[in-house]
Amino acid sequence: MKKYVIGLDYGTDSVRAVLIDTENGSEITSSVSYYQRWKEGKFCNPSANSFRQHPSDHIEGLEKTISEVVRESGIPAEQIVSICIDTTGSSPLPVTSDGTALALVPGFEENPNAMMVLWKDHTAIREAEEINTLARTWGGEDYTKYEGGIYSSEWFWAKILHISRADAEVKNAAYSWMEHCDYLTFLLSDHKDLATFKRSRCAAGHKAMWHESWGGLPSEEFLNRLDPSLGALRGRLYTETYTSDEIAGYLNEEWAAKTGLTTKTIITVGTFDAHSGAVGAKVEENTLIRIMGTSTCDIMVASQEAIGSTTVKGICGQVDGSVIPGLIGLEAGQSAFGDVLAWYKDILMWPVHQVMMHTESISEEQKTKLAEEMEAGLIRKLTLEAEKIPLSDSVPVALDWVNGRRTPDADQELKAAISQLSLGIKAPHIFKALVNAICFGAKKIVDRFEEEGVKINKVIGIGGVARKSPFIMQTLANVLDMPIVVAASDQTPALGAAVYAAVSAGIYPTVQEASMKMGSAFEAEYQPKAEEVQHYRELMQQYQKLADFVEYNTKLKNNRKELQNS
Ligand SMILES: Nc1ncnc2c1ncn2[C@@H]1O[C@H](COP(=O)(O)OP(=O)(O)O)[C@@H](O)[C@H]1O
Ligand SMILES: O=C(CO)[C@@H](O)[C@@H](O)COP(=O)(O)O
Repeated sequence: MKKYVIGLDYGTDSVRAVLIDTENGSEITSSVSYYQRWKEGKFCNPSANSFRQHPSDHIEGLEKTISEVVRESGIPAEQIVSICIDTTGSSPLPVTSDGTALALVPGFEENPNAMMVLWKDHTAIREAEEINTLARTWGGEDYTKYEGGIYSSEWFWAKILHISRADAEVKNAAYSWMEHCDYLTFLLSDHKDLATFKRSRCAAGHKAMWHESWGGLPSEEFLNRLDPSLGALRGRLYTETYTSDEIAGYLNEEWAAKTGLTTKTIITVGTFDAHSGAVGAKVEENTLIRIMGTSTCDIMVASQEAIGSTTVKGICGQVDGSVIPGLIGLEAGQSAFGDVLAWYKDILMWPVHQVMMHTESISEEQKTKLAEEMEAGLIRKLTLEAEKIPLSDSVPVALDWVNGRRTPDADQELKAAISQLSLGIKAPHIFKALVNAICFGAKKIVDRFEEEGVKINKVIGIGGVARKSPFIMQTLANVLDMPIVVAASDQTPALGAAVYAAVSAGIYPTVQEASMKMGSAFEAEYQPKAEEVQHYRELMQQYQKLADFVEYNTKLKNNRKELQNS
């Protein structure tokens, strides 16, 4: 009997499900669902960097996408043997003692603090700083050791601490907190005991400072010093964590009925999108997988022997089994990548929305059509024009930190900058400067891995930008001075989740073997152009000078603020 699996990938704006043939990884059907409330901008405050998502958006998407891929495939339910879910992270949400999302409890339906705190929410900068200071000074274990030495406001404890302080009602009503990937896996599973439910090693290790060497999560004493509510929460979280080749449970009756599947379907331990993306792109040692979309995640795997006792500084952690069981998974990334270009597009679209939309000489229908066409074609046109700018033309120097800096050395307070503007600079010059900036940000990550002894022989690009922009990929190959191949699959993270599902179902003995058989093919290769590599090396020095200047001044400003407050 042929066997099939389902991989689900919860991204920033939408969830997609793919139904995959386990023999060769081919996609039988797929389905996408956009988060409705999120699309309407509900529960967010971008100017305060507050990004929350209502769990109903995710639950509606879960039912729609799974039932659609099952129905449209026509494959009998008994042959669909396993499901695995990946999500963004760290994206935690408060839950009640039976694992219900707090935002589904009467009285909390409209409260953003009771919702899922999306990875890119930066409301917890102060709390992250507090965690860093305590970890370095309290005299006990430095729990940030395997998190690159710096805890980020994008992560689990900082977010919970922030919300617990900002909203006493949520603090008191929340029995526990779950990462998004664990919550959704729990929702599907028949295993309904929160205390023993198998939590993701990937999420716990990279974002919650879980490490075997200190007995799991940070000690109660450490957490109590941050806030007694965190100390109390520790005992209501978990002690063990599990890799995504393990079974978390079986599909429960409610969700079997909703999706058209059977209660024999395995529910695999959940994981993060970037890590499953790496598996979907056939990750192996000394290969850097770059998931290039809104943000980037840079994923590598290394054996314990190769890593030795090194703790790679300034990255988002090194975790045993977070990508492939038995290997150390390393994660780095940029808080904004495609988002830098999306930001610039929004700036350019301002007069369209604010001026053109209010002129009376054009009909409403024409206005909407024009705005939609511009919105859809702007980045493409800017790319075409930026490509034509000769290397000898001077372009501005820009930084990529519009959403802070994730790595190397997390600092979400940093802001971007553009320098060397003159009257001759046109929109495509600035676009080109921003493309250079995101590629230089990537080079800083590659350099950090190599400085710390993690050798990179190969770069694989996956995600929207890797597939949509040959211009960015060629610039990146020139900046890194390395060839880059691009995975052909549109749904590499979902495919990676399907790989995990196939292993938990016993179809393959290891994630490595399944990844090589089921992982994506490659569609394009970008070679560095020798004559351009030197040019980008020189530009990179200007990027570095601007980066040093901005970082120095940000620190100076913060020190002054601290002095004034003390
Ligand atoms: N032609 C393009 N060139 C460069 N960037 C693009 C292009 N089209 C879209 N983008 C960027 O891709 C990002 C979305 O990437 P995608 O991988 O589709 O989404 P996500 O990161 O949410 O999974 C957006 O930030 C957008 O600015
Ligand atoms: O940070 C992680 C994983 O650790 C990602 O979930 C986060 O960057 C979001 O990724 P996307 O931009 O949705 O691809």
